[in-house]
Amino acid sequence: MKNLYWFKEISNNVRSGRRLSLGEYKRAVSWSKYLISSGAAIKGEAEEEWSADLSQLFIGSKFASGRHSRIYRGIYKHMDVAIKMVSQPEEDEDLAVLLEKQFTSEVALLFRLRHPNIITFVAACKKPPVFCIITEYLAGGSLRKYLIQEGPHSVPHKLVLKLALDIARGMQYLHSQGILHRDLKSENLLLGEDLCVKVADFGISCLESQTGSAKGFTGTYRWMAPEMIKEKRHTKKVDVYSFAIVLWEILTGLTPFDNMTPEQAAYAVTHKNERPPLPCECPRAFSHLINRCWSSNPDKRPHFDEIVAILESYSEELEQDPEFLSTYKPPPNNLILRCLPKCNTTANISASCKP
Ligand SMILES: Nc1ncnc2c1ncn2[C@@H]1O[C@H](COP(=O)(O)OP(=O)(O)OP(=O)(O)O)[C@@H](O)[C@H]1O
Repeated sequence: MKNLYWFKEISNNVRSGRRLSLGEYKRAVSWSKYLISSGAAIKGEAEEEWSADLSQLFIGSKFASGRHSRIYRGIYKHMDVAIKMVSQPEEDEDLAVLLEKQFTSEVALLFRLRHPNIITFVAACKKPPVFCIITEYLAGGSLRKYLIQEGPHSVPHKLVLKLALDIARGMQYLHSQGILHRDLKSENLLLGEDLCVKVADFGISCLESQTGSAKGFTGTYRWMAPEMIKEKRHTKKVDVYSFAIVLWEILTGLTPFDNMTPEQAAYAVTHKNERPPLPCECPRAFSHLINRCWSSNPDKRPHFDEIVAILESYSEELEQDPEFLSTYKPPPNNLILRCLPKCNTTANISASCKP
């Protein structure tokens, strides 16, 4: 509480331009000292460009945590921000190396991304043992939290479509930049104003050119494509599989495979080709898309260009006909295949591949 009070005070002062009292100043300085402590910065390619000016950073209360991080609210250069502090475990050297690698890669990727459906990177600080990433603060929290609040089967279909389109557009952009997310799940999707979804948490993302086998991965089994669980070579299509699971989550408000442990879910997906059950009342337009996206053969899964085009056409149709999602009839497979080679751009797909 004290921390929150201090944070509010500081943020008001920063906004109004009032000078800090001695007590406030000492606390703010002590945070900066902590961040600047022990060890010189490790120089990266564009470090000057992304390196945070710590004199402009005010850290408030902790509001969330990840497996190896704590997330604080803060103010940076008059902006509401979230500060992800990644702690370096002293007792586990391998984990420390892995976390540092993830941090460096997350910053390098986030730094080059700019899209309304991708979390906006602000700055970062890499001064061992403290690593932090500063991003815009998204007041709506995670999509997971939202779905739990709303309860099972309660998101209206029009909203399902809007949320799905936001995610698909963010992922289309990410893939157009040659980046695989590899940990797409409702917990890593954050909600901004007007329930705008933004893709976040690029800790295990990588460039398409750098994907090897998925050996040693710490992604989440319930959302993970079978080829990734099997530690095989993988492509952008692993994100398409995870997108199908997220779409299923939005439609049902449930956790995938919640009657199984993550390991049992991984076994069921890879050895029995199981998927979470689609409810009978699931509109065909969604079930058809989900079934394509979580196909066990990655080549049969559509690209995000096509997914965005399909969802955009659903939106248009829904405007004309409120029953569209349920009365929808999937096009014959050969129609999709014939149409695809012509679809170089999203605009083309929208125009020519209406399902
Ligand atoms: N910019 C932000 N605005 C609002 N909430 C955020 C923001 N960043 C993170 N969070 C919250 O913190 C949680 C954890 O963040 P994030 O997934 O980035 O951490 P992580 O250490 O990578 O977690 P994990 O390793 O467990 O996936 C998110 O699910 C979300 O609830």
